[in-house]
Amino acid sequence: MNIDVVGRIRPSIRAEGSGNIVIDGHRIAAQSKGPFLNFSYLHHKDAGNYDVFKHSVENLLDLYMAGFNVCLLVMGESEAGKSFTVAGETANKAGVAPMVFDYLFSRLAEEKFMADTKVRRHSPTVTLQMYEVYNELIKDLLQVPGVSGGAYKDLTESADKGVHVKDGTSVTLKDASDANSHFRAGMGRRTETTTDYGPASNNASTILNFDLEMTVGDNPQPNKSRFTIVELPGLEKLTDDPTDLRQREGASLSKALIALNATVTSLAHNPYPDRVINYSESKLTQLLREELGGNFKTRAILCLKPHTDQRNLSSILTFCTRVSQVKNFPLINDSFAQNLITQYRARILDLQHQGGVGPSPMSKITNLNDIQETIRQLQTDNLRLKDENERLRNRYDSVQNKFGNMATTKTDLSQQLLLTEEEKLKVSQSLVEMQIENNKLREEAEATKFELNNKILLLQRAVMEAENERDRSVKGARFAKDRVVEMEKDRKDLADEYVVLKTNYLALVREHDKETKKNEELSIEVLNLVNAKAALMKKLLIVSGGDSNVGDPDAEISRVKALVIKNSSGRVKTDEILGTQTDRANVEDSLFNNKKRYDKDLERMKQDHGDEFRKFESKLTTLQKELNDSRNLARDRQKKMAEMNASLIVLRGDKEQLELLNNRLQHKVKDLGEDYRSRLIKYVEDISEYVDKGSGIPDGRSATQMREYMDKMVKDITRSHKEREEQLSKAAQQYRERQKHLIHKYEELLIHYRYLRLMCEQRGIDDLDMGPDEQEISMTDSEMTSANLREIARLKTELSKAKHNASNLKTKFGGDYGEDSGRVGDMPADSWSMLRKQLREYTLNTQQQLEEERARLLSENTSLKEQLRESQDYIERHLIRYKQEIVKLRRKLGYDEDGGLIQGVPGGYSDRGPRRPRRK
Ligand SMILES: Nc1ncnc2c1ncn2[C@@H]1O[C@H](COP(=O)(O)OP(=O)(O)OP(=O)(O)O)[C@@H](O)[C@H]1O
Repeated sequence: MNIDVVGRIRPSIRAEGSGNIVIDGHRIAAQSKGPFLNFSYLHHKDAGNYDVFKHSVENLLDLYMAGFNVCLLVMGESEAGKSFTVAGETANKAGVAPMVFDYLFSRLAEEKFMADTKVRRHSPTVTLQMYEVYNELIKDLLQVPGVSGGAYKDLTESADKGVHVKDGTSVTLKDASDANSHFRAGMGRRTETTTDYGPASNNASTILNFDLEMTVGDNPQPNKSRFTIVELPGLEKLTDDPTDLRQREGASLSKALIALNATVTSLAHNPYPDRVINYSESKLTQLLREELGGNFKTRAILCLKPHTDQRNLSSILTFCTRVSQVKNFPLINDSFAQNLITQYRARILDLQHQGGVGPSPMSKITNLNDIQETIRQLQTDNLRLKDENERLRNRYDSVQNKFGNMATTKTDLSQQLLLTEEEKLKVSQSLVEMQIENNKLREEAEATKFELNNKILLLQRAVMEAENERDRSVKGARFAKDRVVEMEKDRKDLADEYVVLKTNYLALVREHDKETKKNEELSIEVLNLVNAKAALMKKLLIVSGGDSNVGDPDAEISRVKALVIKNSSGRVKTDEILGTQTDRANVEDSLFNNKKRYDKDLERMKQDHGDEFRKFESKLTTLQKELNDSRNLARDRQKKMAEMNASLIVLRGDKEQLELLNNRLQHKVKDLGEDYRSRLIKYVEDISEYVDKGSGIPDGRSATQMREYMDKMVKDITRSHKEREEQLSKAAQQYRERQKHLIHKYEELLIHYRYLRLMCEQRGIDDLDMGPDEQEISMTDSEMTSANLREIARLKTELSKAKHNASNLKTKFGGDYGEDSGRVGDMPADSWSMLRKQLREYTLNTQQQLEEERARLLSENTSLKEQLRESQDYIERHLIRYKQEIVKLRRKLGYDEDGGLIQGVPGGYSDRGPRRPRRK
């Protein structure tokens, strides 16, 4: 598995100028013609650390948690953004490492991840180691200062760990924030010195190792995986020749970079697993032995400045191309793989150890290696001491220079002191001036500011006014628009009105022409009249003998003439109309002769009219008289009608009383019947009791007593019967009296009706409908019809005969009489007809009511009679039966019908009387 390389171009900072890197998709080159470096992905300048993490780190972490060793190599020129990518700057711009902690611990806290159905994971432990490799010295960044043992560490090798930092601090991390705080502390301990060859960060590497131990499944041995983040030194020095570099900077400063380049080159050239690569050239390559070409999945992030030196970029791209060609062999680090690797490492170490003990060539090689290593260390120390020495020398030189300067300065100091006072004054003077100038400037600035503020205020006000003006204008425009619309409407109305007026005008013109014509005609008429008037005046003058009051006819004519001419505007020719004086004289003559004739006619007409008028007046008087008579008649009739109404009401009252009486009688009859029946029952019971008890006389009573008892009983029954008969006859008598009274009233009513009819006939209003004839409404019941009624009926028949005769005569002698009466009736026709109608209705109604009343009374009477008869029948029938029973009983007792004792029949009855009936 090759190392894949991801690119990241940071944004420009501090006016670096426009970018000069040639970018083509995920490829970049220093020059447009290449050679191009193919990235697996290229993050552009707008990509944040999170984007980098998400795209290029997260999947590495997943591998790591699955048990692989993974490595992230962060490389690039100095200031290309390596530290920014790894650590970030602030909490807001966190780097990839803090994101790794967050992700790692959040996944480990995930139950889904830990309790996977296939592989159950538990007891995870994460430890952190942090080292800096600078100038071939390994600094333990997690070593707290002041604790025993220095921060600088050596490398060692063991079978289980391979090459590692001897006594390196390993911190077990509790959580992400714990990891973060350790990380921040470690980063803070990095070397920050600056040498002649630039700051230490340019030549230093930072290595972070996260070791994860986690039991997976049933295997008690935990999986062990490592995540290594390496920030390499600045790659810009790859451009320089290594020998030059060594000569210039010493052997160790860039040794890591030179060794790294050599190792990567040999790895790139030898991708096979049986390769033997020399990692021992530098501490860095030794520490990255597994990450480069070993059991690691490694990804490199190349950080790039947008604008960079083309030569540098070319060498960096070459280096990266080689990195991308390095082949790694990652494994899942379960216990088997670990054990196997440990075994191989143990063998190698054992071989190395054997080689060191025995005289084998390998041991020589080992000793040689040790010597070389010692020499290298000595060289490193030597270099460091040289650096130190050089730095001290430089400092010494500079101190000496300073001392020399001080000495010369001291000699010049006294002279300078004198000058200084003068200068001081000058300076203070210039200071004062400057102060004044400054004040002036401030004042000016204040004034300008004030002015500007004023201007701003003015402008704001102007803007507001302009806005107001704009609003007003808008309003005005809207108003004007409305006005225009209204005016348009008015214009249309006016146009319509104009058309109407024009039409009216034309009509008026036509009217005017008509009127003018009429005026002309009237003028002609007036002229003619004045002509006639003038002739009359003249005649009057002649008749009155020149009376001056009559006036001058000619003057009148000329006045009217002038008036007509004025009114008709000369259109009427007055002379033509009036004619000459002679013509007028002729007209006058004819006029006066006619007048006499007219006067005669008038006189005659007046006479005729007077006669007519008198006739009409007399007729009117007659009619008024007739009207008064009719009114009186109507009043009388109304009076009569009121009387009839009153008697009707009385009759109704009587009828109600009669009904009441009838009811009472019925009740009485009922009560009597009941009483009678109970008595009879009692008697029968007594008798039957007596008979039932045997033939003997009860309680020793005598037959005589029995007979007496029977007699008494019969008497009692007879008496009560009589009483009842009397009561009934009394009631019938009362009823009859009432009936008589009713008939009498009825007769009276008939008489009144008759009288009214007669009155109407006398008044000659025989065409009035008087309702049915009296004969027709007479009582037919012979019992009810009294002598009076019979007499009335007779008279009625005679009257109808007479009427019949009269009508015959009327038809015989023509319609004179009828005409007169018709004339009389012409005038108040409406009132007459109304009166007649009312009379007819009233008569009909009254008659009908009376008829109904009569029929009802008759039926009631009949039913009463019927009831009476039934009661009588009932009593008589039962009486006979009782009588028969009594006779039978007497016989049984030995008595005859009249109560005499029959011979040979035993017994008799006591005279104690009957027992009283038992009460129920
Ligand atoms: N992606 C980025 N976005 C914004 N600013 C960045 C980005 N990368 C780097 N910088 C800025 O560039 C400057 C250099 O970055 P940084 O110090 O990380 O570079 P470096 O490669 O670590 O340099 P050195 O090797 O000297 O430490 C810093 O001021 C950093 O803020």
